[in-house]
Amino acid sequence: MGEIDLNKERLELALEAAGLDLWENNLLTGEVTRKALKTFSELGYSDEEVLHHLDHLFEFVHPDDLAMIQSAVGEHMAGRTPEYRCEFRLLAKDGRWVWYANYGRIMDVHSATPGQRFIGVTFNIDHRKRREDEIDQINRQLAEQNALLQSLNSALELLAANDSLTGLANRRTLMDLGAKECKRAERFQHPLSVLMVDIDSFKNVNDNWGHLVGDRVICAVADICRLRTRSGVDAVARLGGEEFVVLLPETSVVHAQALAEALREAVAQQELVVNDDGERVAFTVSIGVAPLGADGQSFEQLLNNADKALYKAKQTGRNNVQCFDPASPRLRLAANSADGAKG
Ligand SMILES: Nc1nc2c(ncn2[C@@H]2O[C@H](COP(=O)(O)OP(=O)(O)OP(=O)(O)O)[C@@H](O)[C@H]2O)c(=O)[nH]1
Repeated sequence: MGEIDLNKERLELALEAAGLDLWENNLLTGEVTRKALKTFSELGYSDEEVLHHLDHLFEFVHPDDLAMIQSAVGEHMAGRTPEYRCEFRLLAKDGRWVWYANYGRIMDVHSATPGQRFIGVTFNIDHRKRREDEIDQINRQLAEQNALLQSLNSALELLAANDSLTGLANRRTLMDLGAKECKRAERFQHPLSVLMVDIDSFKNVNDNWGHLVGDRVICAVADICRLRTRSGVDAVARLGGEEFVVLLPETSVVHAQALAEALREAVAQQELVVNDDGERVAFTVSIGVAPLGADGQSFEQLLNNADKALYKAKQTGRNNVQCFDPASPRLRLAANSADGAKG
């Protein structure tokens, strides 16, 4: 056996071991000079069914992949790529689409008519492609689940920070915000006040009209507080039951008291229609006002002072605004005896 035949044998062996199928085409005439018979046999075709022209081979290629093959060949022909590489699907005889890769080179690139010897190999990449598809699908599902988790998280954060009936900040949010505002006011020596707002004789509303009407009254008071305060500056929170707190940064006690009066009046003027007969329920609020006092006062202390002023407003006949007065022994006395007495 001559050296050429030996080399040919060695090449065939190497191709077989690597799972490669050698082909050769003439791009100028379209003639297939060596057919990738192993590939087509794998796809279920007999040797006779594989014709000698590239146009016929293209009929086996998935329509979505044709343009990609033509572009890869064109790029290589034009000398823009050192070799031709492409991945595409071929139609098996039983109707399946199977993924293959091509790797080739124009051998006569420096001749006068390059393209007559376009040689390459085809190999099966179906298993890899399907795993890639699976991974893509898993990645897409993970991305969808991530997006879902993110929106659930935002919803949970909203639920954790807000009162579900009124949508106002809840006690936890208020305590965080209040502590920050106290520190800020103290540091920059700015005024800060709070209002503690409580619906008067609310038990009667529930007893006379039912809990649903009671809830509507709570929402009506919440709306008035929200609409009459500065959005993005003040904070309105529902402390629980029929009790609200309005946190007023940059607000002196005089201005806080004026706002409290305006809120009290707005609530007193509001009536809710409670049934089809057009019956109405009126309601009022009592409000305690307290300014941030001596250096280092905590938000809890500030709330406590507002609560004492609220107690005084209730004692004074309700539908009433009272200001915390640290110098008032009567207030202090009343507040002391009020601890645990007020609902
Ligand atoms: N409808 C409704 N009622 C509530 C809610 N939370 C608390 N309550 C009721 O609010 C009422 C509060 O009553 P009290 O603490 O006696 O106070 P009040 O009747 O408003 O009397 P004063 O505060 O002294 O004017 C109770 O009947 C509670 O059941 C709620 O979310 N919805």
